[in-house]
Amino acid sequence: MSQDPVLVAYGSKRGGTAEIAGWIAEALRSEHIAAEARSADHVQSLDNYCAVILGGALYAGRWHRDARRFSRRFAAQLRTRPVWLFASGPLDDSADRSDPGKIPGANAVRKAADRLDARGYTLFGGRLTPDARGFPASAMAKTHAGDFRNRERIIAWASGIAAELTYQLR
Ligand SMILES: Cc1cc2nc3c(=O)[nH]c(=O)nc-3n(C[C@H](O)[C@H](O)[C@H](O)COP(=O)(O)O)c2cc1C
Repeated sequence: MSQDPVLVAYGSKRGGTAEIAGWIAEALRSEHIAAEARSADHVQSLDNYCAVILGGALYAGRWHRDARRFSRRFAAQLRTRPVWLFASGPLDDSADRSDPGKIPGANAVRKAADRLDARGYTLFGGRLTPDARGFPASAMAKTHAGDFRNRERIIAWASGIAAELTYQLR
């Protein structure tokens, strides 16, 4: 399909969300949709992208700063393209099982989705490595280290987006 690529932009501090963005872009490409994962703070323009998936890690109940800034900076262009949002945070399996609205930070993502007229938004579990540096991450890692990113669910979510885009771009 000769179509502008889908941008998967991310805000990530320790790489876990960046990796999710990479999995999403890979899943889209495996469905024959061109896609690029890029750090949200490195994106200069949306002119050459047909759709945007924007994700960010959750820190202290907030969506990563780069995701928030991106959503404000490109608000007008985002409203004219298909957009999906995601966040990655909980260091347990709550993102996979409970009402996402109860996860600290989820509300901010839902509000951004409303503001941008997004087609959808979701939450994924997060990852904190046992050797995380800096306070309070190192202290949290003593009790909460682990990888709670459900790759299967992430890829299924991306496949749903691929199906919508394929239908639309036909
Ligand atoms: C200091 C700190 C605060 C965090 N606050 C939240 C939070 O409010 N809500 C949440 O769901 N996850 C929270 N997390 C978990 C992170 O969102 C999770 O580790 C995520 O995968 C980090 O993504 P990154 O590797 O892309 O930076 C926090 C983690 C740390 C270290």
